[in-house]
Amino acid sequence: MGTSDPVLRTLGDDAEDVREWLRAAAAGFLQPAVSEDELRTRAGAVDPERTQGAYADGRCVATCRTFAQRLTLPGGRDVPCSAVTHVTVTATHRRRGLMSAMLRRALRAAKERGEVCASLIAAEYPIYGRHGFGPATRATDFRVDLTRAGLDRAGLDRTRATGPEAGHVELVAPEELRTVGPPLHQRFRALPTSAGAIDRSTRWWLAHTGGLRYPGDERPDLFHAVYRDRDGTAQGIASYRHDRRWANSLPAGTLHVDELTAVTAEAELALWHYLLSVDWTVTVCADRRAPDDVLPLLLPDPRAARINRHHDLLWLRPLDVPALLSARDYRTAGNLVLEVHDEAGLAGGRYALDAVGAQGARCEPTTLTADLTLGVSELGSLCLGEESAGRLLRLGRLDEHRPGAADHADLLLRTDRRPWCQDMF
Ligand SMILES: CC(=O)SCCNC(=O)CCNC(=O)[C@H](O)C(C)(C)COP(=O)(O)OP(=O)(O)OC[C@H]1O[C@@H](n2cnc3c(N)ncnc32)[C@H](O)[C@@H]1OP(=O)(O)O
Repeated sequence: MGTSDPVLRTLGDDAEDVREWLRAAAAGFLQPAVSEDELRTRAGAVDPERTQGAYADGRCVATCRTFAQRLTLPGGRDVPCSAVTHVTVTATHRRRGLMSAMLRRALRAAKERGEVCASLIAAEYPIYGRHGFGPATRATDFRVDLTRAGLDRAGLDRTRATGPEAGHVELVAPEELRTVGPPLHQRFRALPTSAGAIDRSTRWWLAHTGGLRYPGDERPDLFHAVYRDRDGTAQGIASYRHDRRWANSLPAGTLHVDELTAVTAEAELALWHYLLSVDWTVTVCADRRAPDDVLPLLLPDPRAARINRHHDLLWLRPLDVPALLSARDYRTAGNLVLEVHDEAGLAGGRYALDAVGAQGARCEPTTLTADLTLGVSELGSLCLGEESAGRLLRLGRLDEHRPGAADHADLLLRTDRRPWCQDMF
């Protein structure tokens, strides 16, 4: 164990500084050695100004970085968000408050930059609540047993339809997906029902299509399918891999859906029917789908879509409550006064929300009496519509000062389609 107290600082422009930081981040994620190749590849993602390290005895022992992200809110508008990632503390320096100190600095910097909230994907559930993050989207991992599901004749016939009225699924090369994918995903993120979606960088598309490989990353190449409507416009994309086993081998053939993004219901159904009817396949695994994905109900026997895992995915930490709540749409018109507690002193205060339904809302500081008092992490869980204020009330995690206020909050905040984020970062 080192002798000096670790000192926190932001990275400099020196390339060796970044490399030492990357080595520490790898060690924190339990990877003992990093090749020169990997250091070079990963360095491209690091913005030194948004990257912190803690240094003891000349070595980096703790890491944390953020990057600028766009987060879609209910209604389809997006807000600037600070995505927190690579939070690690080397095993020799844990439980001394280093992570907490780095997060405090990262959140303060995000607030100063005008980022409306911070986001992350939590390695362990108990870590981030105390820093004001709450689980804001959930995801479901499905495993479809095709022998049980049976054949959905009508669906398959629609998928196979030909002629001037019919759209079609085509397989495209990775290079073509790099052209078709980004504008399609932009359209998807702008849909009123896409709350929880986050933007994808050029780097994301390159990594997804095999154009950027991290050494040691043995992810197999993917097939990429595009659904085009009868005018030839791309309306959906799906990427998948197959283990190339036959249906009668043991274990039998499995298709893994890496992603499926569609901007029309027609494209969504057509892509699912395509994926469910690839030869040799007995099992289709689809991870990180929306909890209310149509997949089970597409099957003649919906119970054939077993839920392997249902888990929290994107965690949010409000930083600017008025900006966050006035950028989203609401299910109906109504008023609500929220007293938000934030021990870090970043987002606390009393706010009056004046929602005008699907036309957005006003939200500003107020001296009116509060309807509900809640912590900032509870607001993180409620702000996209995933969590229910009624449930948090039953748990004693928010206080109601007017009978029915939690119900009213649910009427305003919850969404017809559940918020969903399918991307890891
Ligand atoms: C967004 C992301 O990057 S997710 C990835 C998170 N990183 C990892 O999982 C890598 C492996 N783990 C680690 O590197 C470290 O253990 C970290 C980063 C999780 C925590 O770092 P530390 O410096 O030990 O945290 P710190 O000392 O600030 O802990 C603050 C509190 O959180 C609690 N805490 C920290 N980690 C955990 C955990 N994994 N599970 C439960 N509680 C935790 C601590 O017990 C502490 O509580 P206390 O003050 O009441 O004792």
